[in-house]
Order: sequence, then structure tokens, then C-alpha cells
Amino acid sequence: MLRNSLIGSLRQIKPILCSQSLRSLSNGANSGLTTIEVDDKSGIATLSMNLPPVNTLTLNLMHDLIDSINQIECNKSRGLILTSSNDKVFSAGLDLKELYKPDQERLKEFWTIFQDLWLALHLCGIPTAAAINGHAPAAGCIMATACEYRVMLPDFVIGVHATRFSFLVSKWMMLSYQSVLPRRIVERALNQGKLFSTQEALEVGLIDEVAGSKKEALAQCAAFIGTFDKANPIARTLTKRMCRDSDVTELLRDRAGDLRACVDYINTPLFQEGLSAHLEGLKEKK
Ligand SMILES: CCCCCCCCC/C=C/C(=O)SCCNC(=O)CCNC(=O)[C@H](O)C(C)(C)COP(=O)(O)OP(=O)(O)OC[C@H]1O[C@@H](n2cnc3c(N)ncnc32)[C@H](O)[C@@H]1OP(=O)(O)O
Repeated sequence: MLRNSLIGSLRQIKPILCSQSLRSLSNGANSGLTTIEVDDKSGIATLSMNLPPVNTLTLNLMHDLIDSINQIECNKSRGLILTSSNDKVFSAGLDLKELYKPDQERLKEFWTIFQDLWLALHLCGIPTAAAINGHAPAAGCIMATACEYRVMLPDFVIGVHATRFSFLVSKWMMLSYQSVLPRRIVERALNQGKLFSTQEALEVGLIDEVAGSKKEALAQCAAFIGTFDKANPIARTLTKRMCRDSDVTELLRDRAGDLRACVDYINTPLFQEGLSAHLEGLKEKK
């Protein structure tokens, strides 16, 4: 039984099946919303989100991110560092415009690709780290929690503030948060709609380290990835996936159910009114 499940898992380890060289990837297999830079010496790939002004997770950015994660994984890179080419915002989370008075078919595609993105990052076979060089609210925070390690620059915020504008989060988003923070802190933070400052995030353990600059953050992430040097890569991947199994099981068992629940909630007047007020608030800030 255990042997069968291990063999099944081994078959799912993608790098064995892939052959394209990393160098060609960084020259634009995608539409330029993400870039991949591979350090020749360390073999670590830095994946940057590059969608001005604030790296909102649009359909296109999410597609590019998934392609890039798969390509990095397939090319036997030693690790993946997720960061932003914007020096103030890591990611502003989901594209709110996609959620406001949505076209129903497009909304289904949007939510499905968001599920795909989280699964790709959360179950990525190689070591992952986030160099959080700007604000990381909502789904920006969830992407960071899907990584194994987080280094953040000072004077930014991170957290899931959904309840502030009458949003709920899916259970798997909560589990992603809870894979990093204790349940009682997640419960309080989600209910408060709390955004943690860099210092607060360090104190509760939402991030692992603070860095003085992006360069330092990338070096700290690379040092973390280096800590796995003595581990056999396949054994490491299987162990990581076993540790994360309970975070993904429910979603994998019933992705359609999660999609239905989310689409239904997004269509409620409560959600749409909260979102409308939030969008107004963002405009008025100017
Ligand atoms: C059952 C379960 C059911 C569950 C069903 C539902 C589940 C929902 C879960 C939700 C998950 C999410 O991620 S929802 C997304 C939540 N994200 C947010 O609320 C972040 C909002 N943004 C911000 O707070 C700020 O923009 C921040 C990131 C700090 C950067 O501030 P700045 O001053 O640098 O930039 P701004 O001037 O605010 O923004 C620049 C422009 O980008 C726009 N913009 C900013 N964030 C945006 C966003 N997320 N989507 C679209 N557009 C955005 C602004 O309106 C501006 O547009 P112009 O005026 O045109 O220039």
C-alpha cells in the first residue's frame, strides 16, 4: 500500500520528465509578466512578478507564474525564489476587477487558475522561498505562505485582510496561512482582517527573517535553499509533499465544490457591496 503510493508519488515528480534548458526559459517562453533568472553558480532560479503597477494576480499573470514554476521545476533547478520587480509591492493579491460584477464563465476560469497556482507553488518539488520586497496583502500573502521560507524588507505589510471588506477566504487559503502560523493566531488575524507590519510578521513567525535590501533578501533565501544540500532531492520532495498532504487533500478531492462555493459567495450582494466600497476606497486614496 505504502509502496504503491510512493511509486505513484515518484511518477509525479516532474523534473525527471523534462529536458528543456533553463537558459532558454529566461529568454521569454511566456508573455513577459514574469522573468526567470538562474544563478549559474548556485543553480537557484529567481522568479519575478513583473506586472505594473502592483502585480495584481490577473489571469495572465497567474498563467505565466504557473508556466514559470513548472519550467523551473522541470529543469532541475536547485531552488526557486519568488519575488517582485516592483520595489514597493510584492503582490496586491487577486485582481479585484475580475471579482466585481463578473462574467460567470470567466470567474470560474479565474478561480480555477488561482487554485492551480496555489497548488503549483505549495507542492513545488524543489525548495522554495519568497523574497518579499513590498506589500503582500491577501492572495499576495497566501502565495508567500505557499513557499517554504519568507524573507521580508522593512516597512511593508503582509496578511489576509479579507473580512475588512466582507470577503471570506477558502478553506485551503486558511490552511496555507495555518501551515505557517499557529491556528489561534490565524483565527484572530483572519477575523480581525489584520495586516502585519514587517516587525509584527517576524514576531509571530509569519516571516522567517528581515533583510535590509532586496539583494540581501535574495541572498538569505538562497542560504535557506542551501540548507537542503545534504538531502536527496527525491526523498526531500516526497517528504515535503507528505508534510503538506493535509493542506491539499480537501481541495484535490473536491475542486469543483470549492469553485462552486467561491463563485456563489462572490455573487452575493454582501460580497459585491463590500468589493464596490473597497474599490471606491482605493480610488479615493489618490
Ligand atoms: C467560501 C469562500 C468564498 C471565497 C470567495 C472570495 C475569496 C476572495 C479572496 C480574496 C483574495 C484577494 O487577494 S482580493 C485582493 C485584495 N487586495 C487588496 O485589497 C489590495 C488592494 N491594494 C492595496 O492595498 C494597495 O494598492 C497596495 C497593494 C498597498 C499598493 O498601494 P500603492 O499606493 O502602491 O498603489 P495604489 O495606488 O493603491 O494602486 C495602484 C493601482 O492598482 C489598483 N489596484 C491595487 N490593488 C488592486 C487589486 N487587488 N486589484 C485590482 N486593482 C488594484 C489601484 O486601484 C490603482 O489603480 P488606478 O487608480 O487605476 O491607478
